[in-house]
This record gives sequence, C-alpha cells and structure tokens, in this order.
Amino acid sequence: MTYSVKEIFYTLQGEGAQAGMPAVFLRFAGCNLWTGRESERSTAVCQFCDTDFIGTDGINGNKFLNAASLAAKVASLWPQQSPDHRLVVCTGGEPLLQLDADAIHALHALGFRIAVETNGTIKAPEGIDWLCVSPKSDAPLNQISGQELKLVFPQIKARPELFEALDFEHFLLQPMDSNEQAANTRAAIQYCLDHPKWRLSLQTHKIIGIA
Ligand SMILES: C[S@@+](CC[C@H](N)C(=O)[O-])C[C@H]1O[C@@H](n2cnc3c(N)ncnc32)[C@H](O)[C@@H]1O
Ligand SMILES: Nc1nc2[nH]cc(C(=O)O)c2c(=O)[nH]1
Ligand code: SF4
Ligand SMILES: [Mg+2]
Repeated sequence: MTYSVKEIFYTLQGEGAQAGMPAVFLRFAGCNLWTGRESERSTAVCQFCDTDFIGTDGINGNKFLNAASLAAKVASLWPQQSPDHRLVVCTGGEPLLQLDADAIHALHALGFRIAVETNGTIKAPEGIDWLCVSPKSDAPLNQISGQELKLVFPQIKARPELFEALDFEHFLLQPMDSNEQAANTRAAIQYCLDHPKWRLSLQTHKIIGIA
C-alpha cells in the first residue's frame, strides 16, 4: 500500500516514559478524530490537538509507494556513525490508520524498535514494541493494553479513574497544552501527588525548544 506521511525527522522523544530517547519521528498524515482543519476544530471529536498532520508537505514528507521505501527513508535519518539503538516513533495524525504489517516488518528488518503514539480507537497490529495509548473523551477505546497510557489532562469525560485498571505498565498524565496550560499543569501535579499510580509527563521538547 502507499503511505501518506506528513514529515519524518530525528529528535529526542519529548513525552512519556521514554522521554529523552533519540528517535526518528514518522508522522503519518490524517486522523480519524479531526480533519486537521482549524475551521472544523470546534466540531471535532478531539479538539485540543497541538499538531499539523494535514498533507505530505513537511520535512521528508511524501507519498511512499511501499513499505521498503518508507523504512529506507526512516533509516537514512539515523546517525551513520552509531547504527545501534534504532528507535522509530510512529505518530500523526493517527498512525494506526496506515501502519500495517508490511511497514512493521520493513522497519524491523532495518533494525528499528517500533514505538507508536495512538488515540486507542483502532486495535494495534502485532509487532509493535512500545505502544503509547492516549484516550480521548467521546472516542471509543478499542486498544486497552500496551506499555504506556498517557492521558492528556484534564478531559472532563476522560477522567484518569476510568483507565487505571487497564493493562499498561506506565500511567502518565500530560497537561493539556492550551491557554490554560499553567493551571492544567498544576492540576496534573496535584492529581499525581494524590494518586501515586500516575506520573507526570511533560512535553519536554516544547520546553527545550526542539522539534
Ligand atoms: C498529536 S498526537 C498523535 C498520535 C495520536 N493521534 C494520539 O492522539 O495519541 C501525539 C500525542 O500528543 C498528545 N497531545 C495532542 N495535543 C495535545 C495538547 N494540546 N496537549 C498535550 N498533549 C497533546 C496526544 O494525546 C498524544 O499523546
Ligand atoms: N520531540 C517530540 N516528541 C514527541 N512525542 C510525541 C510527539 C508527537 O507529536 O506525537 C512528539 C513530537 O512532536 N516531538
Ligand atoms: S487524535 Fe491525536 S492526532 Fe488526532 S486530533 Fe487528537 S491529538 Fe491530534
Ligand atoms: Mg507533537
């Protein structure tokens, strides 16, 4: 199949339990919870998105005609002098609209550990090495296991209590980036202090000013 990719870049994972790890970010175009058009944000299922995922016009963005060419582009961004510890973070948009067995096999064949950031509405295919699920109010949650559950906080109809019994190794609250970010951060800190199953996830790439 062809893969519509917004951008591919090498940076540090900024969020979650793997924050700080060097990784190639593979951002697929398109999402099932928002068109990405600002004019439709207020009627979307997911209204707080911080990401431009429309089209294929970003850095290294393209319509890749097959999994091999997609994986080759990802691998070309890994530092040549240090071929080990390869990690790709598949995100979007919603990566599970496009990430299929072919792409997973092609990335594994080039030595990558595969992480995925997903909204959890689509069940994940086999073979993902690190699955981060980030549930959204008013969206069905179909993927209920993985390595980390990273909840953007606060969401009125997606309270942490609804998810804490699910099958994840790490439970993280990530303050919603919005006009209320400072208050959201204070509220997330207080929630973690009161409910120590949960850890704070900051979007460190925004703090340190990297992509
Ligand atoms: C842009 S999304 C793409 C992956 C997938 N669609 C999802 O929602 O998980 C990547 C991560 O950013 C989080 N995110 C999106 N907008 C945010 C915001 N305004 N503040 C904090 N985190 C946000 C998402 O919840 C998700 O964990
Ligand atoms: N550095 C960095 N870390 C991230 N972790 C998740 C991201 C995303 O947009 O999915 C992201 C991102 O866009 N940049
Ligand atoms: S589900 Fe993810 S990519 Fe889609 S609009 Fe929400 S945060 Fe953005
Ligand atoms: Mg981001």
